Amino acid sequence: MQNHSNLNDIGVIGLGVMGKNLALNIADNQYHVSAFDLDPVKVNGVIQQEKQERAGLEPRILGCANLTEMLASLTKPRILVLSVPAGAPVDGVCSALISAGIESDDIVIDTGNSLWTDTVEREARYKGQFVFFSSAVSGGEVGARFGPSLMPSGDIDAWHHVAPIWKAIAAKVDSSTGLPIERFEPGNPVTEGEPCTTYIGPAGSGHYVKMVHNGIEYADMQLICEAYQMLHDGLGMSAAEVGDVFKRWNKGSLNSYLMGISAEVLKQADPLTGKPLVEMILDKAGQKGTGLWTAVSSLQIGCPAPTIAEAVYARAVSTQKSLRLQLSQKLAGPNAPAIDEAQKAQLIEALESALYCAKVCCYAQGFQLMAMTAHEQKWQLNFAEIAKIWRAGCIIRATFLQSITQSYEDNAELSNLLMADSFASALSEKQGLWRIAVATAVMQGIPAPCISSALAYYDSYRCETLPANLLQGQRDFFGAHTFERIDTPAGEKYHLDWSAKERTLAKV
Ligand SMILES: NC(=O)C1=CN([C@@H]2O[C@H](COP(=O)(O)OP(=O)(O)OC[C@H]3O[C@@H](n4cnc5c(N)ncnc54)[C@H](OP(=O)(O)O)[C@@H]3O)[C@@H](O)[C@H]2O)C=CC1
Ligand SMILES: O=C(CO)[C@H](O)[C@H](O)COP(=O)(O)O
Repeated sequence: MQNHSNLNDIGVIGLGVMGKNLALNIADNQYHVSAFDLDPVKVNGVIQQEKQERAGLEPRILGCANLTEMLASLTKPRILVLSVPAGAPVDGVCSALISAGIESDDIVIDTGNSLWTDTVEREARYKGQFVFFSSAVSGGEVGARFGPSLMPSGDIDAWHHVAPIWKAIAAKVDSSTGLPIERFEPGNPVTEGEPCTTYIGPAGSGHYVKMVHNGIEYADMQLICEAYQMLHDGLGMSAAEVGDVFKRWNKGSLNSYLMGISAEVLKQADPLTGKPLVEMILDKAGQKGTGLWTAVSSLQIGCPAPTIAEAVYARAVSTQKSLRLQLSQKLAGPNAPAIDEAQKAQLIEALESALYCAKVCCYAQGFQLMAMTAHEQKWQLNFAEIAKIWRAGCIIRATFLQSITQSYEDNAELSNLLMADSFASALSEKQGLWRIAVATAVMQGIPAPCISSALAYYDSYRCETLPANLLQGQRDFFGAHTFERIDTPAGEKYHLDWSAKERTLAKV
């Protein structure tokens, strides 16, 4: 709980979209906050917002003109939350804090989307000057204000110090249903339920888990976008009609925050033209890097995550608008067969199943990637707990995370979510419809890179034998790279002398 001196409990540095809302959330939970941003307008903004929201009550947020003033306003050991852009600004604030007189047992929590390896380096670099701790945050503006999902990692003593505040401000889940308890009322935070925060592990692990969260986020968003294109371009439905389909899907197994907001975006009219807003938004996707980092990490460690990688490529191809415009006039597509009303209903049903199956695959990829990296880094990640803290507050929150939680509670060592009986049987049952959706997209010439790459992922894991046997033969042919045989012990290497007339086989 808050201290009873006239010093504040916590400082927030960086009062942009996330920092301002985190400060207000912390203050709602009875803590006294010191707030600083390079821009004094932002400092004043948070003070004014608190004044408005808690009119007539004693303020809990103090604006600071500089970091020296902030350090002097806080109880020791100080807790300082950084909410600044990832990269150089994080080190900029850390250096400024050192100049301002931060002490060795003060705790600096980086809540931005920092690259996890930077976090590992920073913990070591600042040792002795202050405790560099990290807690990735998900939930966007509203999550930060009323309850985000928080992924803390680093020094365990620092965590014990920070935990009461983190548990208070985190999103909450009803433990009996696994559903979010949501209340978006300033001054009236949710205090009941299970908080969506758990100690993830050593330095860097929390940012790694958040990075994979964002990789899954990219894939989940792209899957929904592909369904929109198939319904809109393939079946000729209006944006609002697609929004209605998404609203219906959001009541079933596809229920998620992203499905809900997609329906809202599709049903929104443009205030300027009255047309569907989505049709007035330029089709060039932005990105800040976390999806790319996830794909890179999957390639580096050798974990198949094609759906996540395809989602990053889909954003990249979207930005090449002028090339797409030229090629749209140059390249032929199929003569798509007409689709009648009865087929349309069947395709909508097929697409719902396809989306569910592909979504399971992108979570399977993300969780397997975390498991492989945890093994390499010697982190003890608790996947049931990670799935639990993603059930509310974060961007990928979905009812289906309760089933993932259950799968890891049943078997903490699950090698891949597709091995869980519940998911294996659901995908086995729905895969026929998934294939119809992918085949329809192909026949209509509509790109569906994530829905179809997820199906290839599923089919690859179903194959007892892949054509990698031929591939190994090719490698041995041109580069004497050797191969293993199926009838000799694992690890024994063979080479065929391809260029010799006799083509003799040798054990190497
Ligand atoms: N927006 C989102 O949905 C989410 C964002 N994040 C991450 O959280 C972090 C913050 O994001 P967001 O709030 O959106 O970003 P914003 O750009 O909105 O806010 C960052 C703030 O930090 C300020 N700032 C920059 N450098 C300093 C400094 N040296 N000292 C004090 N203040 C400084 C900026 O001031 P100025 O503008 O004047 O430079 C700005 O007000 C990022 O790492 C982001 O990736 C994480 C989850 C969700
Ligand atoms: O972390 C987040 C949500 O979880 C941020 O919203 C993030 O900025 C989204 O990534 P991008 O801008 O690359 O789409």
